[in-house]
Amino acid sequence: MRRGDDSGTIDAVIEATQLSKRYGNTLAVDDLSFRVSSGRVTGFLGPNGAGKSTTMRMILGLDNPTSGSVHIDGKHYRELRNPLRTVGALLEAGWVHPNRSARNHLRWIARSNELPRKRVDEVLNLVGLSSVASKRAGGFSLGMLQRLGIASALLGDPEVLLFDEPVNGLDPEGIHWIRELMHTLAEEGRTVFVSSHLLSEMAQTAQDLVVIGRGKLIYQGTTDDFVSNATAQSVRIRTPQLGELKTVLDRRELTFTEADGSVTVFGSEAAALGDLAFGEGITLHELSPQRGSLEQAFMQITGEAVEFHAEERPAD
Ligand SMILES: Nc1ncnc2c1ncn2[C@@H]1O[C@H](COP(=O)(O)OP(=O)(O)OP(=O)(O)O)[C@@H](O)[C@H]1O
Repeated sequence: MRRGDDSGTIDAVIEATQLSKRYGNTLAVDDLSFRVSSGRVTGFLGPNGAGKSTTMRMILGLDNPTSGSVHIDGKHYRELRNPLRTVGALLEAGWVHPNRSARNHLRWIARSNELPRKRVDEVLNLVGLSSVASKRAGGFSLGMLQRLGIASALLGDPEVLLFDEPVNGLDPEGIHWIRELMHTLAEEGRTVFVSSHLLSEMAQTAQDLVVIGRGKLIYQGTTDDFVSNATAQSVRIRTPQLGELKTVLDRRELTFTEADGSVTVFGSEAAALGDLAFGEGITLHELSPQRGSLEQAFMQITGEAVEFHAEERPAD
């Protein structure tokens, strides 16, 4: 386990306890409790407007909770002696002074936070920006700005990293790079907490998930369990003897839905259903287990497809 300058040797965790945030009539975060462990990538998942950014801001002390609390290594953010050495955050790209070079931008952050100047070139190298370090940040692409934002998050060599929607607007290469980086950071024993409204992205990135909808906790646990628990097993069957099959399914009290001339049967293995049909003399034209996607899992749990599918939002 890594040693945090502020915290000794205890595991770096983020712990939210009954956290709530109200903006006027909007309860953006609603009695939210969760825990993020070190050495793993934890995805913070929820549709747009679910309350992820608000929660991240409260973790970083940029917003005060209406009630409840959130701790990093057992402390409030404002109690950390040298916050950038404990927590690094990428909240949004594009906030760099346009006429400042990448290197000068990082030097400025290092100086104002009493971080060693030599760390600047280390992080530039880490994020692959060494060759453009003296170029104006104003001319950077979104991907380069994201890398610069990540470089500043890494400046203090922190044990906790927060990334808010880090892959928004990035090309596949950039997405792959960020994913690999997050895995590496977690393998080093750091706590990596990364938000996204894209379930498919999180499925490939995060080992653990904290899932929220309308500010409330929906799920906390491993990504694998989320998928397998949430997606009820189902099998699609096509047969020219649909009526007979439905009678048999009814007799066995099996749950099924019917659409487009096929039935989808829940809670039974494909093999058992194939045997059942064969035993009843029913010819099958299709017998296919349905592997639920994370998106389906999410919808099944939240019952809210609408907000979630506003996923093609423009890069910001
Ligand atoms: N400063 C604010 N003033 C008023 N309402 C706010 C403020 N910040 C957030 N909200 C509202 O709180 C709710 C949660 O917003 P938040 O940005 O935390 O969600 P999110 O999950 O991060 O979504 P997104 O991915 O779209 O950023 C939304 O209804 C939003 O409109």
